[in-house]
Order: sequence, then C-alpha cells, then structure tokens
Amino acid sequence: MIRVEELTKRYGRRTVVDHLSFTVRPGVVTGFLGPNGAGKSTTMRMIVGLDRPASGRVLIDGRRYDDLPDPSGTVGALLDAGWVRPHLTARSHLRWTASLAGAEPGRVDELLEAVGLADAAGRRVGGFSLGMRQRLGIATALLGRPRALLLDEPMNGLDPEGVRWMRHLLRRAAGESCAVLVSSHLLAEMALTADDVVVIGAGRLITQAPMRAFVERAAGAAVIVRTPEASRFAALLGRAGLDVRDGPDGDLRVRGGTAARVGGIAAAHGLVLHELRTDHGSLEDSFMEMTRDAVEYQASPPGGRAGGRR
Ligand SMILES: Nc1ncnc2c1ncn2[C@@H]1O[C@H](COP(=O)(O)OP(=O)(O)OP(=O)(O)O)[C@@H](O)[C@H]1O
Repeated sequence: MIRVEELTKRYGRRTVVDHLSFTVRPGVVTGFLGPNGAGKSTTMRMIVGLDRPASGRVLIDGRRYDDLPDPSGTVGALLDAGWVRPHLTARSHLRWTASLAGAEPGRVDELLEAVGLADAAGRRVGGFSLGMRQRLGIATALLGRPRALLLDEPMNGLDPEGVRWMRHLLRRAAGESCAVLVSSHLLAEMALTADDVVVIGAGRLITQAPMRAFVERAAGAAVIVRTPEASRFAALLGRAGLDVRDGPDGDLRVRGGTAARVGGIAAAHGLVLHELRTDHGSLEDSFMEMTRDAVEYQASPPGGRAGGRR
C-alpha cells in the first residue's frame, strides 16, 4: 500500500504538487492521469525519495522510503527509460543492478526472457530502441520482486504487441497483490488496464475513484438516436423534459432518460428510428471533462495559432 499524504513540491516560487493525497492499494492497478505538467512524474519521484517534498509525506507499507529495510523488495520503479548506461549489455546492466539490489543472479535471465529481451541480452543498451529500453526498465523494476510498482509512461515506445504485453504484466502484478501505480496518456489503454484512477491537474487532486465510477460519473450515459425526422423528434424529446443535443454526424445525443423511454416516445408518435443505443461514455470523455480547467498547455484549434500557452 502506498499512501501519499498532503504532498507538496515547489520549484522556486511555483507550486507544482499541491497538498496531494491519494492511496495505491495492493491488488489493483491505479492509473495516474493528468494533463502535461500536472505533476505526475514529480509525485512519482517523491514517492521513491528522488525528490524531496516541501511538506507532506509518502508511506509505503507504513514506512517512509528511506526507512524501508528492503527498498528494492518493496518498490520497483520505472521512471525514466533514458537512464541506462549505454556501454553495458542488457544482461550486464541487469546483473549489476541485481547485485546492488541483492537479487538472486538467476533472476536476470528469467526476467530477460519475461520481458522479451532474451535474444538481445548480449547487445549494448546504447543501441536499443525506446521500446527495448522500456522493456529493460521493467525488468529492472521487477528484479527485487517488489510489492509495489511505480511506472511512469511505461507504454511509451512500445509496439501494439508490447502495449498488450504491458497490460497483462500490470494485471498479473496486481493479481499477485502488488500495488501498481502507472501513469499514461494512452487513455483507451488505461481504461482496459486500470481498476482505479487518480486524476490530478496543476498539482492538485481532481479525483480518486474506481475507473467505472469515474467514467460514468463524469461523462454520464447518453442515448444515441438516429432518425430521418431528427428535428421533429428533438422537439418531442425536449417537450418530454429530456436534454437533446445534435451529435457529430446527424444523430441526436439524449440525456436524462433511458433508451427504453426514448424508444417509447418514438413509438408513441409513429417515428421511424434507424439507431437507438446507450453510450456509457469513455475515459477520454471523462478525463477531458474533469481536467478542462487544469489544462496548462493547449494548442489552438486547427487553423488557429498552434502550440500556444493559455
Ligand atoms: N527540475 C525541475 N525544475 C523546475 N521545474 C520542474 C522540474 N521538474 C518538473 N518541473 C515542473 O513541474 C511541473 C510538473 O512536471 P511533471 O514532469 O511532474 O509533470 P507530468 O504530469 O509528469 O507531465 P507530463 O505528462 O508532461 O510528463 C511542470 O510544470 C514542470 O515544468
């Protein structure tokens, strides 16, 4: 279990993490989400003692990182895939790290196999692609069989097979009671992988919630309906007290009533429907909705000034 308590970090006069509290439970994957610059990496670095907070604390299995009797058996972290020493081979890098961490030497070949690098074990890490470095970083994080895993953008650079492999790896770690905290901007992937979400913006907690509750609460279910008589039907639905908006391609998005109710209104007025379904919303919709006010770096719409900062 990782408990982040009122964590605050300042760089100069800027507060980049602001009284942030959340928990990462064992046995679940917690997705750590937030717009660019929200403070995710800084928080992860503070969890493993690489950055000092101005105030607040992090407890891992009840202790501060510096007080852990067996740090590498407690927390494994992949925070920056660029840190590896380029002249080492993958195997010698892992052997060196295993000796520092006190991990059994047999674990090195087992992990090279597990992360798909067995064939590249004798190659220098300097020539590795980003995805290969991520795989090596994962192997390094797993060396001590940790009870908590922290992974900052682990899917970066992975091909589709690698992304799927990562999903299974994270799920398996959680299945073995590991507390897993993973940041990613790949929201569709996070929706498949994470059980809980912690969403932050501008260094502050926006919400911590089970994934399903977060998606449904923020986006809200909508009934999507398609009919050749869209404007007549929109007026009828409006009169019935439902909230009706035009969808992107001629459909109607109806909130405030079930598909059964919408279908019933259509039948009562003899309207032909070509489509009637419920859209439960997506993690992306919820994320956009919840972080709208906390987005710091935002591009202009196409045709406008690009890459501007609000
Ligand atoms: N060493 C540093 N010195 C000064 N400012 C820093 C430093 N490291 C991070 N920051 C600032 O802290 C803020 C949070 O950065 P951080 O990298 O934690 O965000 P993030 O949520 O991980 O972003 P991204 O999704 O873009 O990776 C940013 O405004 C960043 O510029």
